[in-house]
Amino acid sequence: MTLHFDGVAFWYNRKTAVLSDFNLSVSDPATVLLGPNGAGKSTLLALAASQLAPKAGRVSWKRLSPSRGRDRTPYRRAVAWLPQSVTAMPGLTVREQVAYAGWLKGMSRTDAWDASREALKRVNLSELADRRSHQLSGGQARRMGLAGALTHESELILMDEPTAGLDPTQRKVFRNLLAQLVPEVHVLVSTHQTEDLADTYSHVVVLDRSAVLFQGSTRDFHGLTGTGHLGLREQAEAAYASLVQREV
Ligand SMILES: Nc1ncnc2c1ncn2[C@@H]1O[C@H](COP(=O)(O)OP(=O)(O)OP(=O)(O)O)[C@@H](O)[C@H]1O
Repeated sequence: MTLHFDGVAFWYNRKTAVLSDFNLSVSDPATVLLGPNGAGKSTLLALAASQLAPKAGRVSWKRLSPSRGRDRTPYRRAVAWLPQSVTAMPGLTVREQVAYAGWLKGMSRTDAWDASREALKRVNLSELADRRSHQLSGGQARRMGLAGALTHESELILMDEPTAGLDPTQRKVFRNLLAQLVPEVHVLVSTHQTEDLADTYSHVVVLDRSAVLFQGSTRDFHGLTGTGHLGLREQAEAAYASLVQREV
């Protein structure tokens, strides 16, 4: 199962393209996307989530492309998107919001309601199922977003900085959850946190302004600068700095 970007171009403002003739294929089920602020990570994920449409080229997952009319619904059902902040829907309980995510992807109300119970269990939120969704903490809200994606049995979950702003314990809880989903579900996750990459991800992509600066295994990423005598965190920092020199 591979996510492809073939010759993709995208800009918000015609004068400055975020992506131009961009090519990338991601098959590894646990891939992390790194890059400096403004590199285009969120844009790339939004294109993959079909929240944005490429100006040229094609995005596809298992030969389904969201720019082809007949593929759009199955594509959106297979590919889920967890944006930087998960918005609570006023008046809904946690379980209702999770079921609603499934219904939005074309499930019947009953199927979505039934599936939401198991999804909440998988993200350890069963106890809060009847609470109003706006009463959740940041970490709980992200887990609720993840439960929504699990309700409609997504094959690929795209996440934009899912652990930003979480305390170290909640970050660990979230990373452990991701590790449990893989490889049954593929995850592509953007982050600025280079620590603990090896705990969760087996593949790294470093992006900057339409250029893929690195793509390979987490092990090869850590080994980039020959700092094997240091801890993994320091190795990752050194590798990142060697690739993205303008930001450090
Ligand atoms: N809605 C928008 N309108 C105009 N320009 C935008 C918009 N969103 C992003 N951009 C621009 O597109 C470029 C890529 O932004 P993007 O948010 O994809 O980067 P990023 O790698 O996710 O950054 P960060 O790590 O800061 O979240 C930046 O130059 C940004 O200013």
